[in-house]
Amino acid sequence: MSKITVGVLALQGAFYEHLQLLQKAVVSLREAEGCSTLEWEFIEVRNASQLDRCDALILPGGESTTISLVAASSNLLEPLRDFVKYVTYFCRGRSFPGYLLMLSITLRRLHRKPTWGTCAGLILLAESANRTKKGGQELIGGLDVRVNRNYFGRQTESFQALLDLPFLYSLEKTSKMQVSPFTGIFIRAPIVEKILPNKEGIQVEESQREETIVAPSRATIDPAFNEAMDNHVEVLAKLPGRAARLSTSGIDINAEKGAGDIVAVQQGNVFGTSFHPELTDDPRIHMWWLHQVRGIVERRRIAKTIDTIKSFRC
Ligand SMILES: NC(=O)CC[C@H](N)C(=O)O
Repeated sequence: MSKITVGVLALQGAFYEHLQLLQKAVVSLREAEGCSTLEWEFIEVRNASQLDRCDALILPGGESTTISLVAASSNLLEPLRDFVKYVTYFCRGRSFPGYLLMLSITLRRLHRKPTWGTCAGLILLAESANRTKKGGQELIGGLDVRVNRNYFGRQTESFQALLDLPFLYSLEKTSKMQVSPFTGIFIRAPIVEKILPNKEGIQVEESQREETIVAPSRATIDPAFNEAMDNHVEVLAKLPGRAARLSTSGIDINAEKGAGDIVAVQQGNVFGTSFHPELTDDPRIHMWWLHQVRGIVERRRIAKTIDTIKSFRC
């Protein structure tokens, strides 16, 4: 199989740390599963042509306002939205019985390539973000969630917490690794405050809220690609403990808050964590994600080949 290219958006923030941990994850995957390091290529992404080469992308932690401003001034916002949310158009040839070879242009809604955002990256991937000045920053979108920026307070209120990440249990099977809690590093971290309905167009109700910004454009939902366009946001991890903290300070808590704050979600091929795995030396989430990326890319390459063969068949 030809190489899989994974990009890390390198405009600001912890992109170097992601690249280091990706390398480490590949070594661990190779030891566990015998897959070759030659299969992967990791690149820094600063412009549209580098993005074009990527099969998958990481948006690192950092400062989401800065990342979005730099992306806008580098003309990268729309290419990023294309990459994460929708649509690649391509021509396919069609031959008809007889001699006529016609090229028909078929619009295919194929992409929504695998993308992972950590912390600021999660904010950028949200369809809605609050505690943000209108016009202050732009979102890429792709995850039907509302994030609360800086939910845990200022930089000085950053903290670490041991997280139980059930999605990593699959590593026990694929890589025969023992799954112990993961050290979540939260630095001015967001949380997922609300799972939003999946619908076409922008999140209109969100756009009417105070201090809330929404991503500007959304994919048309096409059931033909339901793997990529999965309309279901899955909660992958929660941070417990807040409920206990609040109850000891005499504050009433409701059942929803008591269940913990959402710190990892996935919707189709788009994945977000509000903490920073890239600031640890633990490659397990990178391993898990690369494993998913490999599956998606392999399936798509096979589907594309079959499609090409079919379209040229008499
Ligand atoms: N560590 C981080 O990535 C912080 C993100 C920050 N809350 C923001 O708005 O961008």
